[in-house]
Amino acid sequence: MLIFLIGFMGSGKTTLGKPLAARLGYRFIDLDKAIEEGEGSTVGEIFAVRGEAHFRTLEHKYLQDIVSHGGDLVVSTGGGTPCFGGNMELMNASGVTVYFKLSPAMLADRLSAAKVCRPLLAGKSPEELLRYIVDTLAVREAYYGRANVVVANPSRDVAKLVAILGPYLSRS
Ligand SMILES: Nc1ncnc2c1ncn2[C@@H]1O[C@H](COP(=O)(O)OP(=O)(O)OP(=O)(O)O)[C@@H](O)[C@H]1O
Ligand SMILES: O=C(O)C1=C[C@@H](O)[C@@H](O)[C@H](O)C1
Ligand SMILES: [Mg+2]
Repeated sequence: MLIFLIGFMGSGKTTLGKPLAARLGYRFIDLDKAIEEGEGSTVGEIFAVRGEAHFRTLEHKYLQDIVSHGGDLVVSTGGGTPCFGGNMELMNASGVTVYFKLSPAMLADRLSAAKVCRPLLAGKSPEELLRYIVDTLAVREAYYGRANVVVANPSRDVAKLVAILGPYLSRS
């Protein structure tokens, strides 16, 4: 069974994916990290040197590769993954998609501390950051909203997440 964690930058996909996988006895893959390891460059470097379109091509290729191998796996996707290249359809056809839904204000709070690592947020003032999140989320909700499961404000206590996902896991 493949479980895909989706949601905006800062929603906690990477942070919660690893303990969720451990709890379920599944393998864990962070898509951004898989791309970085496979390409030998950081996401920031790929954006800077080759541009976002190239990153999206890589992101789709690495996702297809993960799907083709299958298995019991939690995949923490990148914030933009569902919104490009038919990736949302691919994930919904191959496993369970779980949307971590947070308000723009909560995302801005989390991201203002760490925005240097995220090329799409680099150099933004707090006001610009919040505006970017509101505007981008408005577009991305159309993709995120197609998830099989929506989890509002996911807690660090992954037992809660396991309980929410239980009915979906027993179907496999
Ligand atoms: N449930 C939570 N409660 C409080 N803070 C959290 C929670 N989950 C994650 N965080 C914090 O929010 C920040 C962003 O989390 P994380 O890197 O996991 O997001 P992400 O969804 O993987 O983002 P990206 O799409 O950019 O990869 C981190 O500083 C993390 O410690
Ligand atoms: O929201 C996005 O478009 C992104 C999120 C990150 O996980 C990375 O995949 C990259 O920084 C782009
Ligand atoms: Mg992440």
